[in-house]
Amino acid sequence: MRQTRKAVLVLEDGTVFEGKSFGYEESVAGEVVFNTAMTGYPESLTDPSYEGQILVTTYPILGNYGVPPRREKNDVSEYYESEHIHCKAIVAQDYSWDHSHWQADRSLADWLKEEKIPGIYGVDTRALTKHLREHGSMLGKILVDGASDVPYYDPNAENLVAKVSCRNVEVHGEGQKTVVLVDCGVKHNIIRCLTRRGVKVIRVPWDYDFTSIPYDGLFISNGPGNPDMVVKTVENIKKAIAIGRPICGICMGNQLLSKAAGAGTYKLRYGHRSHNQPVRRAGTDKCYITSQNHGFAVDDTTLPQDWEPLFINMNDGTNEGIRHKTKPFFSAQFHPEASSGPKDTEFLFDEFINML
Ligand SMILES: NC(=O)CC[C@H](N)C(=O)O
Repeated sequence: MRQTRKAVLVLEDGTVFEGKSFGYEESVAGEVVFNTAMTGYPESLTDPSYEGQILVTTYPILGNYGVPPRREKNDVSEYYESEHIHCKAIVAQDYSWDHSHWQADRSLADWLKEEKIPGIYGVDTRALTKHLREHGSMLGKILVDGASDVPYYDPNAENLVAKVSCRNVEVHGEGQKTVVLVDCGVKHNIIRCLTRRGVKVIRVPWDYDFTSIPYDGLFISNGPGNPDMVVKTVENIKKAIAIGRPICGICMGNQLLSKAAGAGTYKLRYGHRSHNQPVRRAGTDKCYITSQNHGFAVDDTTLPQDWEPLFINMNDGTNEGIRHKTKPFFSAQFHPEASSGPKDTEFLFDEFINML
């Protein structure tokens, strides 16, 4: 028998789930959210949009394919979505102590310990997910036996984008056309998807006034937390709307473009985090299966007259993207860059590049 310390997940409503620790042995607090994808834990753990969150995975086994090596290719990580793990902790039904995959160079447990991130298994994640679905995402903490208690922590009360954005202007790739990428906590596959299409990407911090840079198109990345906190980016996007050159946004980018257009956002009860979210393209019968990770949504009813919904979620009817009726501005709430998840909507990068 493997020696593991007991650990519990305590929700802010007092519900307790008992389990065992397999990661770093420390107590942590954050917002508890669930993801129903079957694979992709290396990508999810390093996705900056999970900053401050305790990630519950409903697929019953975690760790069975280990972790790929940390390697860089063309200035971005080859297999990860950022430089380090962003989740506060990860919760699983079962942890596989044996892993096997041709790319794996260590176990998930080793990686979590290395990055000081707790992991807990032996939790009935389906019961936990049902609870979160009924009562909504809530704050929670993982208390590892022997480690001291911690207070609850609400990540949505602070500007997480400022925490995860790059500090300096960086250039990726080369090409005739220049895309300014506002880094709100960008997933590296967005950079890969852009540079692969032969454009020069100038990646700027979230609050950088990029209007001084001559650019052909503006890209607004994904990012963690509450879009209401990201006021400075919205101010700069308003200037870009007035400039009129093509704009595209993903996830937080959809929310910030909507805000710059004059629309509002709100918090969903438990968010969309999975690989199988169906979205319909407005005005068509075309439906796409998409990868998603968001807790907030754009309120369609607040979109001004010259804007319209571009995609609609087929499960709950919420907004999944917007576009300007006459100008080259559009965005998606889901992840066309996938990583992880289906790549069916990667063509949206082509639509953007063709506008430049
Ligand atoms: N992946 C993202 O960009 C998420 C956007 C925002 N933090 C949300 O949860 O809705």
